[in-house]
Amino acid sequence: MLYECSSGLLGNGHHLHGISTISFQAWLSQSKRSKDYALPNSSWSQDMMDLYSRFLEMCKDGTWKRIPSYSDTADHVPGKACVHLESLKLANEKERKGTRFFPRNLDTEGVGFEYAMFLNPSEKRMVCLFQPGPYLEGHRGFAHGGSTATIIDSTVGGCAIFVAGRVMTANLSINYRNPIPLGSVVLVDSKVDQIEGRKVFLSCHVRSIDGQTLHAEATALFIQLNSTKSLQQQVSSQ
Ligand SMILES: CCCCCCCCCCCC(=O)SCCNC(=O)CCNC(=O)[C@H](O)C(C)(C)COP(=O)(O)OP(=O)(O)OC[C@H]1O[C@@H](n2cnc3c(N)ncnc32)[C@H](O)[C@@H]1OP(=O)(O)O
Repeated sequence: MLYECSSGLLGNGHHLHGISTISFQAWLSQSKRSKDYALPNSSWSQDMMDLYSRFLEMCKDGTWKRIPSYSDTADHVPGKACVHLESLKLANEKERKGTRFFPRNLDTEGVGFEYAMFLNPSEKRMVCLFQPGPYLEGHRGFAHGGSTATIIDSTVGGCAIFVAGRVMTANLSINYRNPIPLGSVVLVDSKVDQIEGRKVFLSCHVRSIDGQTLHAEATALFIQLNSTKSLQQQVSSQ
């Protein structure tokens, strides 16, 4: 799956590496019609609520931005940036609405990925508050490593999107240091380390909320896609 956004933080309404961009605010406001899953629900623990409130507080002076989250991939891809959906032959609006964003695939609250992301634009940093539910179990009582990889990929991916617009994961390398208990809350903290042409290098740490336990650390490479080349063209040229 390709994820994209027509906004790039560095572009902010201009052009970044040849890809046209719209404003950050416009991107955030375009999907207001859909349910936002990154809002508190009854499955959120007190730890999750406390952390969420703390980040909301930090949003007040504009340093951090709360990032909405939708179950429909198309809602992450507003406006004319839907080139990839056309390339996937999702031609009309009805078909587009059928797409499902993997971490938001479960309708029952609390059983899978409960998370909320906050972006610090000036630090090019994305933090995700993550509470894994029982459907993500690997070893008894702990989150499956694949679910940890998913939330890391989504967090660094979100960070890369805001910096570079249309991107895909080229590499994700994870060291798992300590298992994540189901139902606990961890902080997935990612940042852009370097941009070289179309390549966006990021790093990420997953820690317990008291900061005492390092659960995982990761590096990632995302490739900014060429706006003149659709996903279909890329696939057929390989
Ligand atoms: C907040 C919102 C919430 C929503 C947040 C949502 C976030 C979602 C995040 C999840 C994202 C995914 O899971 S994406 C799904 C998993 N990923 C994929 O399926 C990608 C499959 N791979 C591909 O399609 C392709 O290989 C691409 C697009 C990654 C790159 O192809 P390309 O565009 O043709 O680029 P290419 O010329 O090959 O490479 C460009 C440059 O990158 C380098 N390069 C390419 N791949 C690699 C690599 N693995 N490791 C090192 N270097 C690499 C090349 O050497 C080259 O360097 P140089 O010669 O220029 O120096």
